[in-house]
Amino acid sequence: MRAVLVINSGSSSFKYQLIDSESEQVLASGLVERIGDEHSGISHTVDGTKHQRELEIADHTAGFGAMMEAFSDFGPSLDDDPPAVVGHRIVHGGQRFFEPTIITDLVKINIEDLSELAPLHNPGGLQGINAAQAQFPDIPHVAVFDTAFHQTIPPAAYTYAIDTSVAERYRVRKYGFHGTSHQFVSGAAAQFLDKPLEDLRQIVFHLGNGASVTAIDGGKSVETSMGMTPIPGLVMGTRSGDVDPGALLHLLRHARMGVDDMDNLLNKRSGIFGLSGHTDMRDLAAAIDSGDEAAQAAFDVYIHRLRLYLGAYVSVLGGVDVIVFTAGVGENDATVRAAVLEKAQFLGVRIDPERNALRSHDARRISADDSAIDVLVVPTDEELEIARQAVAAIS
Ligand SMILES: Nc1ncnc2c1ncn2[C@@H]1O[C@H](COP(=O)(O)OP(=O)(O)O)[C@@H](O)[C@H]1O
Ligand SMILES: CC(=O)OP(=O)(O)O
Ligand SMILES: [Mg+2]
Repeated sequence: MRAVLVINSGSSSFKYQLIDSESEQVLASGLVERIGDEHSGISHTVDGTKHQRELEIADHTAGFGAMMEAFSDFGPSLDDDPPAVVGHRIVHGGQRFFEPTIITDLVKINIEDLSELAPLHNPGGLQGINAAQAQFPDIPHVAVFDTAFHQTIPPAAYTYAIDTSVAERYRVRKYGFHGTSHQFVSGAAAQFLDKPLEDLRQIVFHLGNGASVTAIDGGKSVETSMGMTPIPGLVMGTRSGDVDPGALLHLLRHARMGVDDMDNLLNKRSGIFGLSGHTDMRDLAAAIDSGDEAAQAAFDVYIHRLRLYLGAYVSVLGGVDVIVFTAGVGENDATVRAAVLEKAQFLGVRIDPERNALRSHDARRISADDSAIDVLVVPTDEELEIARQAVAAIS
């Protein structure tokens, strides 16, 4: 088995990694940012050196082309040593895909059909697949779905209480996202604690640009905060999280908004950006430090929502053994972690401020030794998980 090429097509980004399937060493990694923007660019890291290049990248097909150029200019050469398999992150697998799936024409038709449920994500994923298949026609390509891990969520949790015939016809239900991350992180948390995954009730906060929280019982997802689409739940960088659907009807009726305006509002002009003008949590923190009141208000809304879901998920699980933070904000922002758990002392949660403040790339415990519940920071690695699942799918 040679290397695995992993392609993670986001809504406006294209991340990739070349991973040695045996040692799990990252041979090269890269990021194409701001696809569709005139200031897009690529960074390609190999042997600890980051090569950056600015160029206009119109779509994910062009992103793939920029990646191939970076490999041939900076190495390692994929011509001399092509990957054994390509793993693709596909965001929406609907009710059709429960596990990593070798990509055939029929699978592609299904992914395309599911694009209407994830218009910001699935089309880019499909472009990535087509470009990669054209480049590497003789090796298997495997789709790993964000929704797959959440297939264990029971009907009581995934059903929306609307007319069943409408819901079924239009496939309206909760699917959940970031599943690859929640799966990886919950497994790594059990490993860190040296306890069987089957014995743990976990609440995992994936706080990146997109954010979701999942209740995981014995390694199985039983509830998650995103829904049919990646809009609901937590407050995100630019996505709203939960909003009264009646308020949206009100805007459609009275604010001269059309469907596309609404889409734009909820996906791009909401979240902490909509409240403060800052998308990045680091910028929000700097604004708060400089006395910006809107920034402080946005932070308060962000934290309140996290506390709300923590309480709800403790109740869904009938208690909790482990709380885990992951992704950009969850891994790096000690202030957010402390604020979320500030009122959780009634559960027996005790955070150790020094452990919480420690910066590290490794999994670590931030709860005090006398805490009734383990609180961990576990770095996510969606690409490694996709690589593992892609290898397993072809073995
Ligand atoms: N040192 C840090 N402190 C606080 N937040 C950070 C830090 N580093 C990154 N972040 C946050 O992480 C977010 C991105 O997380 P990431 O998991 O990379 O998101 P995505 O994969 O959704 O693009 C950024 O918006 C930023 O706010
Ligand atoms: C599904 C989803 O929200 O993904 P991301 O956070 O990468 O946008
Ligand atoms: Mg991410």
